[in-house]
Amino acid sequence: MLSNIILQKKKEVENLHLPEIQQEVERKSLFYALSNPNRSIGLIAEVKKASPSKGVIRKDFNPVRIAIEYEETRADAISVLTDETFFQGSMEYLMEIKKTVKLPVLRKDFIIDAKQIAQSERIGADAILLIGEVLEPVQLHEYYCEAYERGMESLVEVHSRETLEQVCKCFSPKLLGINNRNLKTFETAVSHTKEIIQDAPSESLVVSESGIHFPSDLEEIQKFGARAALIGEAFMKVESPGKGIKQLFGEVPYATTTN
Ligand SMILES: O=P(O)(O)OC[C@@H](O)[C@@H](O)c1c[nH]c2ccccc12
Repeated sequence: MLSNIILQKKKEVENLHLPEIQQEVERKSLFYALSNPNRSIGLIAEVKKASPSKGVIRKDFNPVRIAIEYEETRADAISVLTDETFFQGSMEYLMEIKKTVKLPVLRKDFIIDAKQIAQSERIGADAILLIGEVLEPVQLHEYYCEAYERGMESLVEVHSRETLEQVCKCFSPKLLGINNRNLKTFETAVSHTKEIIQDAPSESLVVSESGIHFPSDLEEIQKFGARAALIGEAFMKVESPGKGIKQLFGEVPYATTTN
């Protein structure tokens, strides 16, 4: 699946035209937000309509409304899928959300070309995702620096210990995402975080990503040493995503909030 996505991305990048520079936006630091979280663990709440493994997750999808709810419910940052083909996301969503909320906004896409970094800057992203399984370490580090020069941070995502080892031979990312999804089977297990975090550089702030559905998952990843969680589906499935946050953090019981 990942190789299909990358093939499609290559086609898209060939036809990429940079959008006009938007009104200057004020960049927010994702690292700062996650270092000073509103709860005992940092939260990046994701705006996600669909995924290749689940299809459409949320039919009634109003991205700006969802982002406002996330902000009102004190998420620390917002992730916005901008990939159209596989996740039904859009750069427009990110632009609108960035104009509306004050939280740092992460652009969630498959970055394979420097043009996409310039594009991310122009649409107003505060941070971008760089995937260890997609980019060679040297290239990844180049993009990491390029993003930084353009005023954006990078969340460096890995799916395995092997990838983390390769990346760390090159540099230590400030923000390290450990994806709990197995790239081959598409299954998620928070135990991935436990396994991979052992090799994480001590200076990296670790974000546990994907498959976090219950308060017990949150407790576990925290116990493993993750300092933030990236969560989409669990919130998208609840009629009010803000209530989804409260449920997951045990601030309201599940029974009263499900429809
Ligand atoms: O919806 P979930 O299982 O809570 O996962 C969110 C996020 O981790 C996931 O969307 C994701 C992680 N890395 C990615 C890379 C590309 C697209 C999507 C992703």
